[in-house]
Amino acid sequence: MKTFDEALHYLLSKVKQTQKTETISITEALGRVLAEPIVSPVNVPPHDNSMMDGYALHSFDLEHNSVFKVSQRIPAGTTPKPLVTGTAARIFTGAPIPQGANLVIMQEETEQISDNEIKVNASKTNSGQNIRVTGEDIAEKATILKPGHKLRPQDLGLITSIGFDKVTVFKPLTIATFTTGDELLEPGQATAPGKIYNANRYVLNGLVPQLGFSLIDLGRVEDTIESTIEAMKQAAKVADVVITTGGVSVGEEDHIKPAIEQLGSLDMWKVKMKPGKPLAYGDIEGTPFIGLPGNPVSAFATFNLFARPYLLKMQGATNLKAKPIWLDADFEWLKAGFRREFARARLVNKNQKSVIEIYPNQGSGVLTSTVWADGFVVIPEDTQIHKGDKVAFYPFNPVDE
Ligand SMILES: Nc1nc2c(c(=O)[nH]1)N[C@H]1C(S)=C(S)[C@@H](COP(=O)(O)OP(=O)(O)OC[C@H]3O[C@@H](n4cnc5c(N)ncnc54)[C@H](O)[C@@H]3O)O[C@H]1N2
Ligand code: MOO
Repeated sequence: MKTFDEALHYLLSKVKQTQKTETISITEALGRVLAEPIVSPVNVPPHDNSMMDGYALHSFDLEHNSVFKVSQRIPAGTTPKPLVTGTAARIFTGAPIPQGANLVIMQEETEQISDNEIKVNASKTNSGQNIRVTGEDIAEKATILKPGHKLRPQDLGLITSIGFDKVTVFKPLTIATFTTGDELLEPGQATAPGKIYNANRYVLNGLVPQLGFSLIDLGRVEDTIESTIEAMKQAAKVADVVITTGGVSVGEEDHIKPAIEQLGSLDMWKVKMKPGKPLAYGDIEGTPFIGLPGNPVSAFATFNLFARPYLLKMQGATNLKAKPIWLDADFEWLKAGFRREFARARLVNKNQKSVIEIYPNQGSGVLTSTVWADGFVVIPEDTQIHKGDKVAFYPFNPVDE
Protein backbone atom coordinates (compact mmCIF):
# COMPACT_ATOMS: atom_id res chain seq x y z
CA MET A 1 0.00 0.00 0.00
CA LYS A 2 1.19 3.53 -0.82
CA THR A 3 0.91 6.37 1.65
CA PHE A 4 -1.08 9.41 0.54
CA ASP A 5 2.12 11.44 0.18
CA GLU A 6 3.85 8.76 -1.89
CA ALA A 7 0.86 8.47 -4.24
CA LEU A 8 0.60 12.24 -4.72
CA HIS A 9 4.33 12.69 -5.17
CA TYR A 10 4.49 9.93 -7.77
CA LEU A 11 1.46 11.24 -9.63
CA LEU A 12 2.83 14.79 -9.80
CA SER A 13 6.23 13.51 -10.95
CA LYS A 14 4.52 12.01 -14.01
CA VAL A 15 2.92 15.24 -15.23
CA LYS A 16 3.96 16.52 -18.65
CA GLN A 17 3.13 20.20 -18.68
CA THR A 18 1.17 21.44 -21.69
CA GLN A 19 3.17 23.52 -24.18
CA LYS A 20 0.17 24.91 -26.07
CA THR A 21 -0.23 28.65 -25.57
CA GLU A 22 -2.38 31.40 -27.05
CA THR A 23 -2.50 35.18 -26.83
CA ILE A 24 -5.96 36.36 -25.84
CA SER A 25 -7.82 39.50 -24.87
CA ILE A 26 -7.69 40.41 -21.19
CA THR A 27 -11.50 40.21 -21.18
CA GLU A 28 -11.23 36.44 -21.80
CA ALA A 29 -8.38 35.78 -19.38
CA LEU A 30 -10.10 35.20 -16.03
CA GLY A 31 -9.06 31.83 -14.57
CA ARG A 32 -6.44 31.18 -17.27
CA VAL A 33 -2.81 30.32 -16.46
CA LEU A 34 -0.10 32.76 -17.59
CA ALA A 35 2.47 31.28 -19.95
CA GLU A 36 4.88 34.24 -19.97
CA PRO A 37 6.09 36.72 -17.37
CA ILE A 38 4.48 40.15 -17.38
CA VAL A 39 7.06 42.93 -17.24
CA SER A 40 5.87 46.50 -16.81
CA PRO A 41 7.04 49.07 -19.38
CA VAL A 42 5.76 51.91 -17.17
CA ASN A 43 5.61 53.24 -13.62
CA VAL A 44 2.29 53.00 -11.79
CA PRO A 45 1.30 55.61 -10.81
CA PRO A 46 2.99 57.35 -13.76
CA HIS A 47 3.35 60.63 -11.80
CA ASP A 48 3.30 61.80 -8.18
CA ASN A 49 -0.36 62.48 -7.43
CA SER A 50 -2.67 63.58 -4.68
CA MET A 51 -4.37 61.13 -2.31
CA MET A 52 -6.90 63.73 -1.24
CA ASP A 53 -9.07 66.58 -2.41
CA GLY A 54 -7.31 69.63 -0.91
CA TYR A 55 -4.39 71.99 -1.47
CA ALA A 56 -0.86 71.32 -2.68
CA LEU A 57 1.88 73.52 -1.25
CA HIS A 58 5.45 73.45 0.05
CA SER A 59 6.33 72.58 3.65
CA PHE A 60 8.85 75.44 3.78
CA ASP A 61 6.08 78.02 3.19
CA LEU A 62 3.93 76.38 5.88
CA GLU A 63 6.64 77.04 8.47
CA HIS A 64 6.16 80.78 7.93
CA ASN A 65 2.57 81.11 6.90
CA SER A 66 -0.91 79.73 7.37
CA VAL A 67 -2.79 81.89 4.85
CA PHE A 68 -2.22 81.14 1.16
CA LYS A 69 -3.33 82.54 -2.15
CA VAL A 70 -4.74 79.81 -4.45
CA SER A 71 -2.71 80.22 -7.64
CA GLN A 72 -4.07 77.36 -9.80
CA ARG A 73 -6.68 74.60 -9.93
CA ILE A 74 -5.59 71.01 -10.82
CA PRO A 75 -8.34 68.46 -11.55
CA ALA A 76 -7.36 64.80 -12.15
CA GLY A 77 -6.36 64.20 -15.77
CA THR A 78 -4.78 67.63 -16.30
CA THR A 79 -1.15 68.80 -16.37
CA PRO A 80 -0.26 71.38 -13.70
CA LYS A 81 1.99 74.41 -14.03
CA PRO A 82 4.88 74.75 -11.53
CA LEU A 83 3.61 76.11 -8.21
CA VAL A 84 4.17 79.85 -7.65
CA THR A 85 6.36 80.09 -4.53
CA GLY A 86 4.43 80.98 -1.41
CA THR A 87 1.03 79.97 -2.85
CA ALA A 88 -1.21 76.87 -2.75
CA ALA A 89 -2.78 74.94 -5.64
CA ARG A 90 -6.33 73.62 -5.41
CA ILE A 91 -5.92 69.89 -6.16
CA PHE A 92 -8.16 66.82 -6.48
CA THR A 93 -7.63 63.14 -5.73
CA GLY A 94 -5.50 61.52 -8.44
CA ALA A 95 -4.32 64.83 -9.93
CA PRO A 96 -0.56 65.31 -10.58
CA ILE A 97 1.41 67.22 -7.95
CA PRO A 98 2.78 70.48 -9.38
CA GLN A 99 6.52 71.00 -9.39
CA GLY A 100 7.45 73.03 -6.29
CA ALA A 101 4.86 71.44 -3.99
CA ASN A 102 5.80 68.65 -1.58
CA LEU A 103 2.62 67.98 0.38
CA VAL A 104 -1.14 68.09 0.20
CA ILE A 105 -3.39 69.38 2.96
CA MET A 106 -6.84 67.79 2.87
CA GLN A 107 -9.59 70.32 2.45
CA GLU A 108 -11.20 69.47 5.83
CA GLU A 109 -8.06 70.94 7.46
CA THR A 110 -8.39 74.27 5.64
CA GLU A 111 -10.92 77.10 5.52
CA GLN A 112 -11.79 79.40 2.67
CA ILE A 113 -11.19 82.94 3.88
CA SER A 114 -11.82 84.79 0.61
CA ASP A 115 -12.52 83.97 -3.05
CA ASN A 116 -8.94 82.93 -3.72
CA GLU A 117 -7.42 82.56 -0.26
CA ILE A 118 -7.35 79.69 2.21
CA LYS A 119 -6.15 79.25 5.76
CA VAL A 120 -4.46 76.01 6.78
CA ASN A 121 -5.63 74.67 10.17
CA ALA A 122 -3.70 71.39 10.11
CA SER A 123 -1.98 70.73 13.44
CA LYS A 124 0.74 68.49 12.02
CA THR A 125 2.24 68.42 8.55
CA ASN A 126 5.02 66.41 6.96
CA SER A 127 6.65 66.79 3.61
CA GLY A 128 5.31 64.08 1.27
CA GLN A 129 2.02 63.77 3.11
CA ASN A 130 -1.00 62.75 1.03
CA ILE A 131 1.19 62.20 -2.03
CA ARG A 132 1.30 58.90 -3.90
CA VAL A 133 4.73 58.67 -5.46
CA THR A 134 5.62 57.64 -9.00
CA GLY A 135 6.05 53.86 -9.29
CA GLU A 136 4.98 53.13 -5.71
CA ASP A 137 2.63 50.38 -6.92
CA ILE A 138 4.62 49.11 -9.92
CA ALA A 139 8.13 50.19 -10.90
CA GLU A 140 9.09 50.34 -14.57
CA LYS A 141 10.74 47.03 -15.70
CA ALA A 142 9.35 45.13 -12.67
CA THR A 143 8.01 41.61 -13.25
CA ILE A 144 4.49 41.89 -11.93
CA LEU A 145 3.33 38.32 -12.57
CA LYS A 146 5.20 35.10 -13.31
CA PRO A 147 4.31 32.20 -15.63
CA GLY A 148 2.14 29.63 -13.89
CA HIS A 149 -0.03 32.23 -12.19
CA LYS A 150 -3.76 31.59 -12.43
CA LEU A 151 -5.44 34.88 -13.23
CA ARG A 152 -7.91 36.31 -10.70
CA PRO A 153 -9.92 39.53 -11.06
CA GLN A 154 -7.29 41.54 -9.17
CA ASP A 155 -4.56 40.17 -11.49
CA LEU A 156 -6.53 41.41 -14.50
CA GLY A 157 -6.66 44.81 -12.79
CA LEU A 158 -2.91 44.82 -12.26
CA ILE A 159 -2.23 43.83 -15.88
CA THR A 160 -4.55 46.49 -17.26
CA SER A 161 -3.03 49.10 -14.93
CA ILE A 162 0.14 48.88 -17.05
CA GLY A 163 -1.93 49.24 -20.21
CA PHE A 164 -1.83 45.65 -21.53
CA ASP A 165 -4.97 44.44 -23.30
CA LYS A 166 -3.69 40.94 -24.16
CA VAL A 167 -1.97 38.11 -22.31
CA THR A 168 -0.28 34.88 -23.35
CA VAL A 169 -1.78 31.94 -21.50
CA PHE A 170 -1.79 28.15 -21.78
CA LYS A 171 -4.63 26.69 -23.84
CA PRO A 172 -7.13 25.03 -21.49
CA LEU A 173 -6.74 21.28 -21.15
CA THR A 174 -9.53 19.10 -22.44
CA ILE A 175 -10.65 16.43 -19.99
CA ALA A 176 -12.82 13.52 -21.05
CA THR A 177 -14.89 11.84 -18.35
CA PHE A 178 -17.08 8.81 -18.10
CA THR A 179 -18.61 6.68 -15.40
CA THR A 180 -18.89 2.92 -15.29
CA GLY A 181 -21.42 0.63 -13.65
CA ASP A 182 -24.48 -1.24 -14.97
CA GLU A 183 -26.36 -0.29 -11.82
CA LEU A 184 -26.44 3.35 -12.88
CA LEU A 185 -29.53 5.22 -14.02
CA GLU A 186 -29.53 8.75 -15.33
CA PRO A 187 -31.57 11.34 -13.44
CA GLY A 188 -35.07 11.54 -14.90
CA GLN A 189 -35.22 7.80 -15.59
CA ALA A 190 -37.70 5.70 -13.59
CA THR A 191 -36.25 3.87 -10.59
CA ALA A 192 -35.75 0.14 -10.94
CA PRO A 193 -34.79 -2.66 -8.53
CA GLY A 194 -31.05 -2.86 -7.87
CA LYS A 195 -30.37 0.41 -9.66
CA ILE A 196 -29.03 3.72 -8.34
CA TYR A 197 -28.72 7.13 -9.93
CA ASN A 198 -25.47 8.24 -11.52
CA ALA A 199 -24.35 10.96 -9.13
CA ASN A 200 -20.63 10.87 -9.92
CA ARG A 201 -21.11 12.00 -13.50
CA TYR A 202 -22.57 15.29 -12.32
CA VAL A 203 -20.04 15.83 -9.56
CA LEU A 204 -17.14 15.23 -11.95
CA ASN A 205 -18.68 17.31 -14.69
CA GLY A 206 -18.92 20.21 -12.25
CA LEU A 207 -15.43 19.83 -10.82
CA VAL A 208 -13.68 19.82 -14.21
CA PRO A 209 -15.03 23.12 -15.60
CA GLN A 210 -14.82 24.73 -12.14
CA LEU A 211 -11.05 24.44 -12.50
CA GLY A 212 -11.15 26.08 -15.92
CA PHE A 213 -10.77 22.97 -18.11
CA SER A 214 -12.85 22.01 -21.15
CA LEU A 215 -15.02 18.99 -20.59
CA ILE A 216 -15.97 16.15 -22.88
CA ASP A 217 -18.63 14.14 -21.10
CA LEU A 218 -18.94 10.62 -22.48
CA GLY A 219 -21.64 9.70 -19.96
CA ARG A 220 -22.07 6.18 -18.60
CA VAL A 221 -20.30 3.26 -20.19
CA GLU A 222 -21.78 -0.23 -20.09
CA ASP A 223 -19.87 -2.72 -17.95
CA THR A 224 -18.50 -4.81 -20.81
CA ILE A 225 -14.92 -5.02 -21.96
CA GLU A 226 -15.85 -4.02 -25.53
CA SER A 227 -17.77 -0.87 -24.47
CA THR A 228 -15.05 0.11 -22.04
CA ILE A 229 -12.31 -0.24 -24.68
CA GLU A 230 -14.36 1.72 -27.20
CA ALA A 231 -15.02 4.55 -24.72
CA MET A 232 -11.37 4.65 -23.70
CA LYS A 233 -10.14 4.92 -27.28
CA GLN A 234 -12.62 7.63 -28.12
CA ALA A 235 -11.79 9.58 -24.95
CA ALA A 236 -8.02 9.32 -25.44
CA LYS A 237 -8.28 10.60 -29.01
CA VAL A 238 -10.02 13.85 -28.08
CA ALA A 239 -8.70 14.63 -24.61
CA ASP A 240 -5.48 15.58 -22.83
CA VAL A 241 -6.48 13.45 -19.82
CA VAL A 242 -9.17 10.80 -19.33
CA ILE A 243 -10.86 10.55 -15.93
CA THR A 244 -13.35 7.89 -14.91
CA THR A 245 -15.11 6.84 -11.74
CA GLY A 246 -15.81 3.28 -10.69
CA GLY A 247 -14.32 -0.06 -11.53
CA VAL A 248 -10.93 0.37 -9.90
CA SER A 249 -11.23 -2.07 -6.99
CA VAL A 250 -10.80 -5.81 -7.23
CA GLY A 251 -14.19 -7.12 -8.47
CA GLU A 252 -14.31 -9.02 -11.77
CA GLU A 253 -17.28 -6.90 -12.91
CA ASP A 254 -14.77 -4.10 -13.39
CA HIS A 255 -13.47 -3.73 -16.93
CA ILE A 256 -11.33 -0.63 -16.55
CA LYS A 257 -8.21 -2.66 -15.76
CA PRO A 258 -8.29 -5.17 -18.65
CA ALA A 259 -9.39 -2.44 -21.10
CA ILE A 260 -6.46 -0.17 -20.32
CA GLU A 261 -4.01 -3.03 -20.17
CA GLN A 262 -4.91 -3.73 -23.81
CA LEU A 263 -4.53 -0.08 -24.85
CA GLY A 264 -1.66 1.21 -22.75
CA SER A 265 -0.43 0.76 -19.22
CA LEU A 266 -2.03 0.83 -15.81
CA ASP A 267 -1.04 0.98 -12.17
CA MET A 268 -3.71 0.04 -9.66
CA TRP A 269 -2.95 1.49 -6.26
CA LYS A 270 -4.23 0.98 -2.79
CA VAL A 271 -3.65 4.24 -1.01
CA LYS A 272 -3.57 4.44 2.78
CA MET A 273 -6.37 6.99 2.88
CA LYS A 274 -10.08 7.15 3.54
CA PRO A 275 -12.20 7.78 1.60
CA GLY A 276 -10.50 6.80 -1.64
CA LYS A 277 -8.42 3.67 -1.17
CA PRO A 278 -8.33 2.38 -4.75
CA LEU A 279 -6.88 4.66 -7.41
CA ALA A 280 -5.73 3.88 -10.93
CA TYR A 281 -3.18 5.74 -13.01
CA GLY A 282 -1.91 4.93 -16.45
CA ASP A 283 -2.18 5.84 -20.10
CA ILE A 284 -4.43 5.00 -23.01
CA GLU A 285 -2.42 5.04 -26.21
CA GLY A 286 -0.25 7.74 -24.63
CA THR A 287 -3.03 9.87 -23.08
CA PRO A 288 -2.85 9.99 -19.26
CA PHE A 289 -5.65 8.22 -17.43
CA ILE A 290 -6.85 8.67 -13.85
CA GLY A 291 -9.37 6.17 -12.51
CA LEU A 292 -11.18 7.40 -9.42
CA PRO A 293 -13.09 5.01 -7.16
CA GLY A 294 -16.84 4.55 -7.61
CA ASN A 295 -18.05 5.43 -4.13
CA PRO A 296 -19.32 8.99 -4.59
CA VAL A 297 -17.48 10.53 -1.62
CA SER A 298 -14.30 8.69 -2.61
CA ALA A 299 -14.59 10.01 -6.17
CA PHE A 300 -15.11 13.57 -4.90
CA ALA A 301 -12.22 13.33 -2.45
CA THR A 302 -9.73 11.74 -4.85
CA PHE A 303 -10.58 14.25 -7.56
CA ASN A 304 -9.82 17.10 -5.17
CA LEU A 305 -6.74 15.54 -3.63
CA PHE A 306 -5.10 13.88 -6.66
CA ALA A 307 -6.69 14.85 -9.98
CA ARG A 308 -6.92 18.56 -9.16
CA PRO A 309 -3.18 19.13 -8.51
CA TYR A 310 -2.27 16.78 -11.38
CA LEU A 311 -4.42 18.71 -13.86
CA LEU A 312 -3.37 22.12 -12.56
CA LYS A 313 0.29 21.18 -12.90
CA MET A 314 -0.30 19.89 -16.42
CA GLN A 315 -2.07 23.18 -17.19
CA GLY A 316 1.13 24.99 -16.21
CA ALA A 317 -0.06 26.32 -12.86
CA THR A 318 2.51 26.61 -10.10
CA ASN A 319 0.24 27.14 -7.10
CA LEU A 320 -0.87 23.54 -6.60
CA LYS A 321 -0.65 22.99 -2.91
CA ALA A 322 -3.81 23.67 -0.97
CA LYS A 323 -2.85 25.45 2.25
CA PRO A 324 -4.38 24.15 5.46
CA ILE A 325 -5.97 26.35 8.07
CA TRP A 326 -5.02 25.12 11.55
CA LEU A 327 -7.96 25.28 13.93
CA ASP A 328 -9.25 23.61 17.10
CA ALA A 329 -11.30 20.44 16.70
CA ASP A 330 -14.81 20.66 18.08
CA PHE A 331 -15.19 16.89 17.77
CA GLU A 332 -13.79 13.66 19.15
CA TRP A 333 -12.18 11.03 16.89
CA LEU A 334 -11.40 8.03 19.06
CA LYS A 335 -11.01 5.23 16.51
CA ALA A 336 -7.44 5.80 15.34
CA GLY A 337 -7.07 4.09 11.94
CA PHE A 338 -4.07 3.12 9.85
CA ARG A 339 -5.39 5.08 6.81
CA ARG A 340 -5.22 8.89 6.75
CA GLU A 341 -8.78 10.18 6.96
CA PHE A 342 -10.07 13.14 5.00
CA ALA A 343 -13.19 13.75 7.05
CA ARG A 344 -15.88 16.04 5.71
CA ALA A 345 -15.87 19.03 7.99
CA ARG A 346 -16.99 22.58 8.31
CA LEU A 347 -15.76 25.69 10.00
CA VAL A 348 -18.11 27.20 12.58
CA ASN A 349 -17.76 30.26 14.76
CA LYS A 350 -18.30 29.76 18.47
CA ASN A 351 -17.77 32.57 20.98
CA GLN A 352 -15.60 34.53 18.53
CA LYS A 353 -13.47 31.48 17.80
CA SER A 354 -13.42 29.39 14.63
CA VAL A 355 -13.58 25.66 15.28
CA ILE A 356 -14.02 22.55 13.14
CA GLU A 357 -17.03 20.22 13.22
CA ILE A 358 -17.35 16.97 11.28
CA TYR A 359 -20.36 15.32 9.69
CA PRO A 360 -21.61 12.44 11.89
CA ASN A 361 -21.69 9.84 9.08
CA GLN A 362 -18.33 9.61 7.33
CA GLY A 363 -19.31 6.69 5.04
CA SER A 364 -17.85 6.70 1.51
CA GLY A 365 -21.33 6.53 0.01
CA VAL A 366 -22.79 9.38 2.07
CA LEU A 367 -22.74 12.23 -0.42
CA THR A 368 -24.73 14.37 2.04
CA SER A 369 -21.49 14.77 4.00
CA THR A 370 -19.91 16.65 1.06
CA VAL A 371 -22.89 18.98 0.79
CA TRP A 372 -23.03 19.66 4.54
CA ALA A 373 -19.27 20.26 4.69
CA ASP A 374 -17.13 23.02 3.26
CA GLY A 375 -13.82 21.22 3.43
CA PHE A 376 -11.80 18.24 4.59
CA VAL A 377 -10.17 17.90 7.96
CA VAL A 378 -7.16 15.60 8.05
CA ILE A 379 -7.01 12.91 10.70
CA PRO A 380 -3.43 11.61 10.49
CA GLU A 381 -2.70 7.87 10.48
CA ASP A 382 -2.91 6.13 13.89
CA THR A 383 -4.14 9.27 15.60
CA GLN A 384 -6.97 10.10 17.97
CA ILE A 385 -8.37 13.61 18.07
CA HIS A 386 -9.82 15.23 21.18
CA LYS A 387 -11.79 18.45 21.42
CA GLY A 388 -9.40 21.39 21.41
CA ASP A 389 -6.64 19.58 19.45
CA LYS A 390 -5.28 21.55 16.51
CA VAL A 391 -6.36 20.07 13.17
CA ALA A 392 -5.58 20.92 9.54
CA PHE A 393 -8.64 22.04 7.57
CA TYR A 394 -8.60 22.25 3.76
CA PRO A 395 -11.49 24.26 2.23
CA PHE A 396 -13.05 22.64 -0.84
CA ASN A 397 -12.62 25.88 -2.78
CA PRO A 398 -9.29 27.44 -1.93
CA VAL A 399 -9.62 31.19 -2.37
CA ASP A 400 -6.52 31.56 -4.53
CA GLU A 401 -7.63 29.05 -7.13
N1 LIG B 1 -12.78 -6.83 -1.94
C1 LIG B 1 -12.66 -5.49 -1.94
N2 LIG B 1 -13.73 -4.76 -2.22
C2 LIG B 1 -13.63 -3.41 -2.21
C3 LIG B 1 -12.42 -2.80 -1.88
C4 LIG B 1 -11.29 -3.62 -1.60
O1 LIG B 1 -10.18 -3.11 -1.32
N3 LIG B 1 -11.46 -4.95 -1.66
N4 LIG B 1 -12.35 -1.46 -1.81
C5 LIG B 1 -13.60 -0.78 -1.50
C6 LIG B 1 -13.44 0.64 -1.63
S1 LIG B 1 -12.53 1.43 -0.45
C7 LIG B 1 -14.05 1.35 -2.64
S2 LIG B 1 -13.94 3.08 -2.67
C8 LIG B 1 -14.81 0.73 -3.69
C9 LIG B 1 -14.35 1.27 -5.04
O2 LIG B 1 -14.77 0.44 -6.00
P1 LIG B 1 -14.80 0.71 -7.54
O3 LIG B 1 -13.99 1.87 -7.90
O4 LIG B 1 -14.50 -0.54 -8.22
O5 LIG B 1 -16.27 1.19 -7.76
P2 LIG B 1 -17.60 0.34 -8.00
O6 LIG B 1 -17.45 -1.01 -7.46
O7 LIG B 1 -17.94 0.52 -9.41
O8 LIG B 1 -18.58 1.21 -7.12
C10 LIG B 1 -18.43 1.36 -5.74
C11 LIG B 1 -19.75 1.91 -5.17
O9 LIG B 1 -20.01 3.19 -5.72
C12 LIG B 1 -21.25 3.21 -6.39
N5 LIG B 1 -21.10 4.01 -7.61
C13 LIG B 1 -20.27 3.72 -8.64
N6 LIG B 1 -20.39 4.63 -9.60
C14 LIG B 1 -21.32 5.51 -9.19
C15 LIG B 1 -21.88 6.68 -9.76
N7 LIG B 1 -21.48 7.09 -10.98
N8 LIG B 1 -22.81 7.36 -9.08
C16 LIG B 1 -23.20 6.91 -7.85
N9 LIG B 1 -22.69 5.82 -7.26
C17 LIG B 1 -21.78 5.13 -7.92
C18 LIG B 1 -21.52 1.77 -6.72
O10 LIG B 1 -22.86 1.52 -6.91
C19 LIG B 1 -20.94 1.07 -5.53
O11 LIG B 1 -21.85 1.10 -4.45
O12 LIG B 1 -14.66 -0.66 -3.66
C20 LIG B 1 -14.76 -1.25 -2.35
N10 LIG B 1 -14.74 -2.67 -2.50
O1 MOO C 1 -12.34 4.62 -0.99
MO1 MOO C 1 -13.27 3.59 -0.21
O2 MOO C 1 -14.44 4.80 -0.24
O3 MOO C 1 -12.25 4.12 1.17
O4 MOO C 1 -14.46 3.25 0.94
